[in-house]
Amino acid sequence: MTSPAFRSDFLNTLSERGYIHQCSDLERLDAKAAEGPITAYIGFDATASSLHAGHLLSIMMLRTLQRTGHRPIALMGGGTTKIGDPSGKDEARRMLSDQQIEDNIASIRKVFARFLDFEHGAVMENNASWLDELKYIPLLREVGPHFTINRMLTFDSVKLRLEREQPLTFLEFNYMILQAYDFVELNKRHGCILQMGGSDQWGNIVNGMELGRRMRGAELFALTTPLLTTSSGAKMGKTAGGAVWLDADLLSPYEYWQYWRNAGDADVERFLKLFTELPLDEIARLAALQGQEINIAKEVLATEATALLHGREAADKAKETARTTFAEGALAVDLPTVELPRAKLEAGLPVANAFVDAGLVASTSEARRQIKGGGLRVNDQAVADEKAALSLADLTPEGVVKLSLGKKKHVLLKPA
Ligand SMILES: Nc1ncnc2c1ncn2[C@@H]1O[C@H](COP(=O)(O)OP(=O)(O)OP(=O)(O)O)[C@@H](O)[C@H]1O
Ligand SMILES: N[C@@H](Cc1ccc(O)cc1)C(=O)O
Repeated sequence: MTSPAFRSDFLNTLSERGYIHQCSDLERLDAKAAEGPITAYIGFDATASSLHAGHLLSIMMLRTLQRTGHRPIALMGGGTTKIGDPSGKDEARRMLSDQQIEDNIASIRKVFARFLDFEHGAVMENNASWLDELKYIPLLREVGPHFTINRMLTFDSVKLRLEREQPLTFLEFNYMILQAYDFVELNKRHGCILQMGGSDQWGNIVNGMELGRRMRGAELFALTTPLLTTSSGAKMGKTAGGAVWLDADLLSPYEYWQYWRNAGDADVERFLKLFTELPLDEIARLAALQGQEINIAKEVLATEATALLHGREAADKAKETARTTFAEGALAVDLPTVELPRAKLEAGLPVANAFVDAGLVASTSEARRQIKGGGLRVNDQAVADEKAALSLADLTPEGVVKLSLGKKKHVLLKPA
């Protein structure tokens, strides 16, 4: 046994399991978390009616925080969603109405009850409750002097748009100030000293740390996770079928189970550490499985990850359904198979073209028509987005992509 790198369980767990990308001061944060309970938050904007698998890493960090004796705050971005975070985005987000944002929040909140224990300390807040009340002139006078345009221009969210000559609206330019304000407000209200998030959030978080120091003399911390990509290079959380939604109304527990079951061999160990709570020695044992046996590890990953989100019963049921479907030959190799150059998948093959290549439709416009009517499926999941592209991440464990038109016509695409 090597001795742990940190004094606090919180940072030891995060670091052993691969959650840490960057931290403003690991040593000081470790000292604080070893001394006693700390309060930390992550914000979630309500841009859709459900969060997706890309958000899971953040949710798992809040869960780890609570399980190691600290207090998590899940912050709903009712206010910030009205502005739209430019971080990691090439263009401004679509404007949502206040009603849409409220509906999205009502739907998103539900998922947190699965991962956090609100009866024992976890807190949920909505930044609309303070941001909506702000008055322009008083806000400018309160926080404006603490930000210089010179420094604001150096953050990636701004710099990249300017460099690429893509417009950044004044509305979006304000986002970092409001996220910074949130951190200070949560420090005031709840003694929150740490903000976490994906690595694209670093600039917004650091702005909050600095504002807290200037306005309140508070010592605040930033900690980010890596932005996860699958071994094939795709951003995790999105597939050809669209986003991997966490809401069961948008993606059934069975489809969710399938998403994890289809993980690439090279991703299994990393995903077991990040998205399940199995002990590390058991994960090491599973990760050592070779050849066909790696599928056992993938089943465990799928079942454990699904159990965390949808409950143990739904997870076991998904596993059973998958087993029977498989036994009945849903993916029997005797389905018609069309070979296509591997490079096409590597480059990202628009889903409409894939159906033309497979001979299931005559043209890409027919494919798009079918998509609108819900008639096309990739690996048994309905294609929702006609602009989606197939990649190596869509290969099933058998090394094919299953394309279906309606209930009866199936073709397996096989990279050659
Ligand atoms: N693959 C990922 N790995 C780690 N964190 C992620 C990942 N995907 C998303 N996140 C975190 O969740 C936040 C929201 O994600 P993202 O911007 O993809 O959401 P979205 O609003 O659904 O995006 P889009 O408009 O592209 O569909 C990001 O800022 C990031 O911190
Ligand atoms: N900007 C974050 C969400 C967020 C909102 C408000 C905050 O205070 C913090 C984070 C995102 O886009 O993912």
